Amino acid sequence: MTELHEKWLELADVKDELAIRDWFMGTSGNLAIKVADDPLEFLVTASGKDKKKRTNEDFLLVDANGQPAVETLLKPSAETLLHCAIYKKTVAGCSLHVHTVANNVISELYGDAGKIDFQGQELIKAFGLWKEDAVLTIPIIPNYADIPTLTQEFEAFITADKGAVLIRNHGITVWGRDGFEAKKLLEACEFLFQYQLAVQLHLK
Ligand SMILES: CSCCC(=O)C(=O)COP(=O)(O)O
Ligand SMILES: [Zn+2]
Repeated sequence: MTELHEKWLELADVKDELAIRDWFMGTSGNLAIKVADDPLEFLVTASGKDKKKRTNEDFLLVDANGQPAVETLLKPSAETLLHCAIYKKTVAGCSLHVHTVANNVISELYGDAGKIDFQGQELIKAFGLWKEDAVLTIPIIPNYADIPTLTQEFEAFITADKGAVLIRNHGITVWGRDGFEAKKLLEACEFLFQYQLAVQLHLK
């Protein structure tokens, strides 16, 4: 099996698992997996597809600028530049972006603060934070319609090889070593967001 084929299957499996959770509502979301470092090439979801379906046209190979690396009629995700920024600044191998109700509500509730902090929560260990007083901070950036502007804002928060950034009233992007780690971070974030919303509801 070629490296490209292996990565394709890895990303397709992640996509199927996220689809089971119904995290691609209204064709939202995009996923990427690195295939080569030098020159940078990665697979990214084709734009506007129903990501709940598994087809031979789900992904296309793009270069460091997010342009197709091979001739294709497929259009890369509209948000490919965000994935480019991650692979340029880190050694991450996979990046995932989904829209969920919980991540959108949290992004709106904490958007003015520009971040949400989690402390004393077991699941922050997914991010490698094992100390009792550790704090997981997830930045929240404005949802600029212009993707290069959004990417510029986003880039400032790519400070480690794994991480997460919320885009206000839009969704979350996470990145990690490979599909397994990126999916783990996405699930941990969703758990933390749902927990936070449940607590706030309970306190009312
Ligand atoms: C209908 S979802 C709006 C665009 C978006 O935010 C998204 O995640 C999906 O865009 P893509 O081009 O990757 O399909
Ligand atoms: Zn999106």
